[in-house]
Amino acid sequence: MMKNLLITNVTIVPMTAEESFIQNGYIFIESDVIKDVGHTPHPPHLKEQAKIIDGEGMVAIPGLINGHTHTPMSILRGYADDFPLMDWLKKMWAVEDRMTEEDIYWSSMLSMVEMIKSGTTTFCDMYYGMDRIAIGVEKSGMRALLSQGIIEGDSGGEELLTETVEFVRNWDKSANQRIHALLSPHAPYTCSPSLIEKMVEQAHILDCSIHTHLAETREEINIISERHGDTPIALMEKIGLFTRHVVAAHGVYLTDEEIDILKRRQVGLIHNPKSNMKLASGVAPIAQMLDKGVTIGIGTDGAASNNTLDMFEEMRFASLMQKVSLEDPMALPAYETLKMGTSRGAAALNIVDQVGTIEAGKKADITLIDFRKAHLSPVNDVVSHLIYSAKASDVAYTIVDGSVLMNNGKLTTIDEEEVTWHIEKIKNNLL
Ligand SMILES: CSC[C@H]1O[C@@H](n2cnc3c(O)ncnc32)[C@H](O)[C@@H]1O
Ligand SMILES: [Zn+2]
Repeated sequence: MMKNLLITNVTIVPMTAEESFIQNGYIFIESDVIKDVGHTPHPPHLKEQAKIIDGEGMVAIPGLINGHTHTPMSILRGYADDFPLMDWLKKMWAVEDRMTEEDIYWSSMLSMVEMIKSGTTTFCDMYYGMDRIAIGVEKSGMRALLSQGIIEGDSGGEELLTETVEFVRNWDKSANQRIHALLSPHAPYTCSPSLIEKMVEQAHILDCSIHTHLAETREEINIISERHGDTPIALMEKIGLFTRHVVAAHGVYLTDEEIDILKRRQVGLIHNPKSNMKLASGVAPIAQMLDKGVTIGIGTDGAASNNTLDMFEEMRFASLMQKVSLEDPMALPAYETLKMGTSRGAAALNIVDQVGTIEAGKKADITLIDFRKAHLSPVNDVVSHLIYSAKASDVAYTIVDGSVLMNNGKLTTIDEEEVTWHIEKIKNNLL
């Protein structure tokens, strides 16, 4: 079956060079890879070889990258709002203890529906029951970095570590390389240094990245200081966490020296502005970290602390939060923010060789936004509109690995009604 695609008459924001874009262009996709990007007219022979998507009135961007989430938490959307992190977590953990693998599967599928519909092509997930989520990722066609999160309970982490190592062995580079498997100590306050050291050792053996929460709240800083006489980042540096590539969510409370460590160790820092605002965790020093050259992506966190998985909203909050907190309207401008949602996000997740830009040789992960809307008119500045005006519902096509997962607003791989039917049933039993 022919799997080539030709997107015509489209405005392209490739995210390859500063602020460059193609006003009327084409993108030719062969199987899962972008083969050619150029100005209209396209070479005539391409038309015969491909299914055509007419991009008239649309803008193509690299698929959005949600750098940190917990997909099954969509079942907990609106369940325990308006608490600070540690109180909120206790409420989450009480329900999570009762969640079955089926609950995890369908809740995670609900998140994938929301993400595909809002133009996200890659997500980096941390949760329990990852085998079921990986099966969902295979079905949905999305790209994902998956990690079985470990919270070290009374039983100790050894058994959990064996399971998660098995997960990495089974799933890493599967689904045509759409799935990357990672190891995941949940946070420095839920895992002991000795367990984290063992996880780092395993990550070296498995040659995989590590995904964790770091420096999220003032309370975390106090807990780690009381227990270990250090800050979270300094403790992680001492125990060797950063000898592997690390995806670190939050990074709200950081000193200058710690920012230097994140830069030197090439940590992928994921900013979660909405979750940080809703839990009143604090304002991450994003502008300062960008100045120092830290690689920063953007994530939604889970739908229980956000309460959506909408990367357009997340990018908008990221930019506005820096402006207001620094009292500087020039802080985190639109193009910088879009980078964090695309190319920088890919770099933060260490998958920049695969995705993050629209250019020949990259995997074909592309989002098409329909600009023929009142709230996007007139098109004075495409990138400004993407950050300050666009909505999830403006997304018309979501393409991953050359497969169209949403075709002119219609999902092709997931039956949304089936998912919401299961969600209603689960909600009635679980909550
Ligand atoms: C071990 S699986 C993931 C674990 O993380 C919890 N979680 C969700 N959001 C946050 C957050 O912002 N900080 C820390 N932990 C979080 C979730 O409830 C799962 O238990
Ligand atoms: Zn999180």
